[in-house]
Amino acid sequence: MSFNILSIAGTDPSGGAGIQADLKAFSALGGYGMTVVTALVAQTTTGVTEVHDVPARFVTSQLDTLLRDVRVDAVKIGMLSNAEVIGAVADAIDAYRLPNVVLDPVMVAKSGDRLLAEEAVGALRSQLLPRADLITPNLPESADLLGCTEAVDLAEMAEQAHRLVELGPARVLLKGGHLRGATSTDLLLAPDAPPETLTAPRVDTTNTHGTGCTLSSAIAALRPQRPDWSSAVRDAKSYLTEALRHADELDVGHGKGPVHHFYAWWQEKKASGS
Ligand SMILES: Nc1ncnc2c1ncn2[C@@H]1O[C@H](COP(=O)(O)OP(=O)(O)O)[C@@H](O)[C@H]1O
Ligand SMILES: Cc1ncc(COP(=O)(O)O)c(N)n1
Repeated sequence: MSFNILSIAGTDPSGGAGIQADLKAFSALGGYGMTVVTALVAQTTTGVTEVHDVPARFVTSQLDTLLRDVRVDAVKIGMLSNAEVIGAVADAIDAYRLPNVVLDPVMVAKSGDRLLAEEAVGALRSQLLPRADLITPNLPESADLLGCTEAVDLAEMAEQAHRLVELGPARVLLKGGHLRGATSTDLLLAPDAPPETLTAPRVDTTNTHGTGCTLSSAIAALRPQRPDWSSAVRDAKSYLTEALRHADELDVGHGKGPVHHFYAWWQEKKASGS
């Protein structure tokens, strides 16, 4: 059985974030990757120089053309750029009843450049959060969605995760990568279940370009292959931690480099039956 995984996102010519990272994660984790491009981004490990938005009408055209032909088993949504594109994606989720929707509410790149217009945050909140099976905000994105200050510890993260669930997504993975400490801890929360804490050793690397893209894509790729969201999210986090551990083997650019999509890890895991 093969699973078709769709990324709806922007591009990164340096291959570390966006659509390019998503396809690497899908392939590494045994999914068949497909893409709908929302924005062409001139960026690399040092930052963004220019963004060329794809017109919403053409995002719809890509979605319709693809979805009339191909079954989709899971969707990862990343950079959407503006409110019109958000509307186009929301319509497609409804029209094609897209399953296993993982929404990474991308707003600002690690370099500090905006990837979603400030005035589109409301559209993301009202139109896409309620349609998502899982949202994966980092701490600044959580604060923007809730209109509050960034969480500074696990207790504040738990409180924000509860408030995010009330905005309508089926579940929230609030990522704690922006906090300091020996571990990097995320919180998984669904309305009907106790919160789950996912902790990984913090990898000492500056190669963190595309960590959020990689994690959300790994979850989308694994969800159809796992019995529940919790196991998909846990395995995706293990995959990302391994990709971070091997990041220093790469020699890409002069800024925050990409993680290393470590195909061998998944193959070994599969071979050992775990
Ligand atoms: N140095 C690190 N070592 C291990 N895990 C990390 C590290 N930095 C981030 N992570 C993990 O990577 C994922 C994405 O992290 P985060 O930085 O919070 O989001 P984003 O990439 O969207 O800004 C989370 O699971 C987080 O815990
Ligand atoms: C097209 C695109 N999507 C998402 C990100 C965020 O990734 P990061 O926060 O690691 O810069 C990015 N830089 N580019």
